[in-house]
Amino acid sequence: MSSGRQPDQALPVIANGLGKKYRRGWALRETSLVIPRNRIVALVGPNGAGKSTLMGLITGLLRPTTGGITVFGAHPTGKGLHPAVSYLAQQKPLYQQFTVTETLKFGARTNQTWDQGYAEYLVGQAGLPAKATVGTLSGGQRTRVALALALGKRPKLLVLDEPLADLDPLARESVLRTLITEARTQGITVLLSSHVLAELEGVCDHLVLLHKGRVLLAGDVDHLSAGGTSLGELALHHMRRAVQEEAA
Ligand SMILES: Nc1ncnc2c1ncn2[C@@H]1O[C@H](COP(=O)(O)OP(=O)(O)OP(=O)(O)O)[C@@H](O)[C@H]1O
Repeated sequence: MSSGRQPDQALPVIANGLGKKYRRGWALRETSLVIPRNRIVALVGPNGAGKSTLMGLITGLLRPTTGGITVFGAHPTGKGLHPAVSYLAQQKPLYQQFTVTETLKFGARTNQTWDQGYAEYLVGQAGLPAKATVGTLSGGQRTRVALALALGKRPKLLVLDEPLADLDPLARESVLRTLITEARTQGITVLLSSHVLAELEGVCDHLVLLHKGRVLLAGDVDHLSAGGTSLGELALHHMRRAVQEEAA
């Protein structure tokens, strides 16, 4: 490799004994995890399991309390995202007064790796009116603008915190289809959190299941579900078992 790094260091994410403690307690504990390349990863777990915290550590918005993490071989610094990483937060922060075109111009100004043609293609494909201000768009349309902004950077890792929440079934389907197509054709690893397990079936090929700040299960769905169990069944089974073990 041109960087001279060992190949495994250039994996999208390697976490080693990673932990994050807030004043109220541990949000993430002893997390050792590898996210391989070119997977669409479902990050699932009950409310408060630590999903957003893990995303914060990957994007460098949060600093670890224990352990370490590398993203494509580099330690997230907290001084901005790794150039190969795009992050779409739950609130999908966009400038409401910008038009769609101005939003893409903003993307071009703020990202060295920006691909204007690709971003325009995504906006066109979503049928978004270029002159409309973001504040006047529907939730689904705003998600598509946010996705174009995230993908226009040409990331190698796309981190999406509940991107489908608040979308109607048609918009969800359309966003997921775009994600799958772009991830597969552009070689992007996607890390996607969601509470709706059913909509991740057939989309995600890798699962990371968190429970109370710990990794319960992680790996390729094909490997984890030897008997052909679906991703949803697999996740539910392990979550139920964890709850039963705690109650015992
Ligand atoms: N800034 C913070 N300060 C204090 N505690 C926090 C903070 N952020 C998260 N926590 C706590 O850390 C734990 C994990 O929260 P996190 O938001 O990572 O979980 P989550 O799996 O994303 O939850 P949800 O599915 O509800 O979005 C929770 O107990 C939460 O209350």
